Amino acid sequence: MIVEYIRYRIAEADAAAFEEAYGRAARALTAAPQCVDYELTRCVDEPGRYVLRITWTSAADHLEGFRKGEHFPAFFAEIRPYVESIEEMRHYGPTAVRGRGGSVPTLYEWAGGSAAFERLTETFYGKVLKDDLIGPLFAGMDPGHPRYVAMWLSEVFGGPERYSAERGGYAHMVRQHLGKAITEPQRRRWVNLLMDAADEVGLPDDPEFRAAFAGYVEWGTRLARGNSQSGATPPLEAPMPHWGWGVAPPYIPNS
Ligand code: HEM
Repeated sequence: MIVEYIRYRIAEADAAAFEEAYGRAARALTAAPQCVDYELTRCVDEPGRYVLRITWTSAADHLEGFRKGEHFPAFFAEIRPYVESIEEMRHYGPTAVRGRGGSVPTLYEWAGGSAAFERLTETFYGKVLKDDLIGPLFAGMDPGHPRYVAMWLSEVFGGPERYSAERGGYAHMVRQHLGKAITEPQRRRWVNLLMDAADEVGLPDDPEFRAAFAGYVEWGTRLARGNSQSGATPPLEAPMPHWGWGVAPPYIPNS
């Protein structure tokens, strides 16, 4: 692989048109089999400077494959007006100096974001509705329920705070369980079906993710069961829970 850096200096008045042109040109990069990935960044300290980074499968694939290939004409048509503004355009190869920083992805990111939780809850509630033990509890379920629970899980695992903003947050969720008199066998069935769904939709199955995921599910379902008993008065103004990796963050090899 080889990285091409193209440095531009663009007048403030042309910046918006430049970004739009690259937005269109990028479709050709997305389609090109020689392109691994690309990113256009704008200098924060000097907004007139831009750097486009394109990773190619090789320099030859870029120069021979892409430049002489079917996608180049559409790409070049968009960026032609900015060729004069290029300050540097070169290929760079890797050196031995490379590594990862210490940042740890959230469980939400690791799982695959909102789309992954939506796939999970769609499959899960499909199973729930057919289940003899807990299906009846959900007989009058709001059709949006799988999506709302995906929003809830996304937020708990470090994703966007959409359940709080759009669905009434913690208090609304707790109220939904009041009086449902969930039994232990029902709680356990809920857990089992969720884990089956996690396997079915391909949530990450590394030990660290599944341990953290199962930890939250145990905690949450036990609270839901407790809150659902007759006479329970759970606090409604408690904060939204946020779940992390706990003692076992993911192992990310440094390569
Ligand atoms: C980690 C555990 C759990 C989570 C995260 C969770 C999440 C939620 C959320 C977010 C809602 C409200 C959705 C909305 O905004 O309308 C809800 C409602 C509900 N939950 Fe749970 N829940 C859990 C455990 C359980 C268990 C163990 C049961 C029963 C076995 C259960 C039964 C219900 C029912 C029946 C509703 C009302 C559904 C409807 O009629 O629309 N929940 N849950």
